[in-house]
Amino acid sequence: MSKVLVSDPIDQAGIDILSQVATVDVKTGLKPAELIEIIGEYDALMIRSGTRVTQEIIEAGTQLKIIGRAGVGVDNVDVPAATRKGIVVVNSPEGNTIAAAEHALAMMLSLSRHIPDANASVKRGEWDRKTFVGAEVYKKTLGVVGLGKIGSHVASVARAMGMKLLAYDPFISTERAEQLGCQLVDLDLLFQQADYITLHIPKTPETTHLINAATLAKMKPTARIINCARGGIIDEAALAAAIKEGKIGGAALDVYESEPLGESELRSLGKDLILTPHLGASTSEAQVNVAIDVAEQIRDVLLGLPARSAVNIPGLSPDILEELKPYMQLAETLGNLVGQLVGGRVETLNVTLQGELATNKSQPLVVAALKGLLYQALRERVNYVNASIEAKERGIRVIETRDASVRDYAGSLHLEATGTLGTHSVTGALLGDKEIHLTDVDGFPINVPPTKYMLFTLHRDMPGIIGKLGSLLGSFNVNIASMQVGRKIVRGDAVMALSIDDPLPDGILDEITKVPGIRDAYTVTL
Ligand SMILES: NC(=O)C1=CN([C@@H]2O[C@H](COP(=O)(O)OP(=O)(O)OC[C@H]3O[C@@H](n4cnc5c(N)ncnc54)[C@H](O)[C@@H]3O)[C@@H](O)[C@H]2O)C=CC1
Ligand SMILES: O=C(O)CCC(=O)C(=O)O
Repeated sequence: MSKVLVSDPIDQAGIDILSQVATVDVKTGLKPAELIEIIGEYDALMIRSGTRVTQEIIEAGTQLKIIGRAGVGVDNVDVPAATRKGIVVVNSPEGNTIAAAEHALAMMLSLSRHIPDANASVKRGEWDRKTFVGAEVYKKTLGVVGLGKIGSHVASVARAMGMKLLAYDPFISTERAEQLGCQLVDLDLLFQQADYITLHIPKTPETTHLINAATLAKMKPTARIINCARGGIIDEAALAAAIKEGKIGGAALDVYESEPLGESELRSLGKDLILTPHLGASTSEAQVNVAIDVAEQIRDVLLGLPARSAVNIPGLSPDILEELKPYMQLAETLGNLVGQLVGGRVETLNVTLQGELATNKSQPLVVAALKGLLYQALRERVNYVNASIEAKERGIRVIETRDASVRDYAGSLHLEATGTLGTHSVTGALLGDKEIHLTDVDGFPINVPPTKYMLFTLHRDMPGIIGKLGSLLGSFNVNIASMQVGRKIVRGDAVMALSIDDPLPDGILDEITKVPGIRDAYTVTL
């Protein structure tokens, strides 16, 4: 049974799903050295933001197949290191969207009405109504930086509260912004005009210290900043100075340059700065959502299925995956088959996506074909994550072609591989949307479902050859399950595809090629 380590607090709903397929150990609060010590035993690691999954931890995780982040941001995981090792990294892109958006909105209102400090003063026995005079958000301008999932929800609610919306997001269309009632503007204008600025962007080299002394100087002296995205987007020293000097109105922070927040000037500031301990995703609803979302993906990957929200498998969004799922197995099987027919080192793989597969969305099928192709060399070490990197490192040239012209099947896949020992091609399609069929081998039409053990011959189409091959296999005690011949012209060249019940015994291939009329024979295990 597989083993999963859960190293941060995760809702029980997730643990229950994992327990269906694995032994689950929940060990929270581990120090990096303790994690390194034990990670080698585990097939999967499930975390929240508390665990930093460094390259060292990934290298020590010799059995790791998947790292699941129960949340959005994967900045606490060394994703490139995981990719190099073929470890899938998954997250829950939407499970905590509402929780984080509502936290940002709560921070905006709390900051405007001094709720945390007013609450504390009443609890101290005071009744001070002067100090806590606030500001309304109605008719004020909210600048949303990052109009993705969380930013969009914040914008929708803020609009309903009567706020005017400006947004900055270089990757969002004007139409999308307009749908949300936002005017897309450049960052400088947003900084100059906004009464409230809310950040909903990832932390990247471009966004690190996006809010700094220079950008703070552009803001209104009454502007209030909310950061429920990532620590480090704001230069905390510059922010503390701006608040102290009255250069901006205040800030509300949920995330910090270093977490947990240690000794910091931020702690000494008064009612114009609100601090929460990274609570954006901390609602019971969000924790159930993200735990289920990520646990299901870990379960699927441990069962050999693809994950729907892998951050290190390009192009594999949940919708696309759902559409392509049946074809992924087809691509992998064809890749494995053509790799074995070619034998030796493959130099070029041509992948032709035909019919309804001739769209950009089908790119993951190329990765699946490579995974199959490399299976003989790498076995379980190759997966959807590292197949492209492994192919590149082996110098395999991959050529993708799309051919939308309608054929016998709605969609089919044609692979042609050239290696040091020659060139072979295979084509396959799905029957009834599910069943994989080989429809062509080396240009000869056939129609057989692939089976675990198969024998292919290239021979002359002439009387008696099938009988001779059958007798030869019989003399080696090989049972034939099914057989089909594909030919283009009568008595020309032909291909025979046989499904056999067991692997071919050693030495029999040489005997087969000695049968008059048989030019080549290939045995494959799929
Ligand atoms: N405080 C908390 O507990 C939580 C924090 N988060 C954080 O919130 C942030 C936003 O999350 P989502 O909305 O789910 O992500 P998302 O991916 O849906 O949206 C991010 C948006 O930022 C935009 N963007 C990227 N680079 C940008 C740049 N340089 N300038 C402006 N816009 C840029 C993208 O185009 C995208 O629209 C992430 O950093 C995430 O880690 C998410 C959940 C909980
Ligand atoms: O796990 C958490 O509570 C943090 C959530 C978060 O920051 C995220 O999902 O990006």
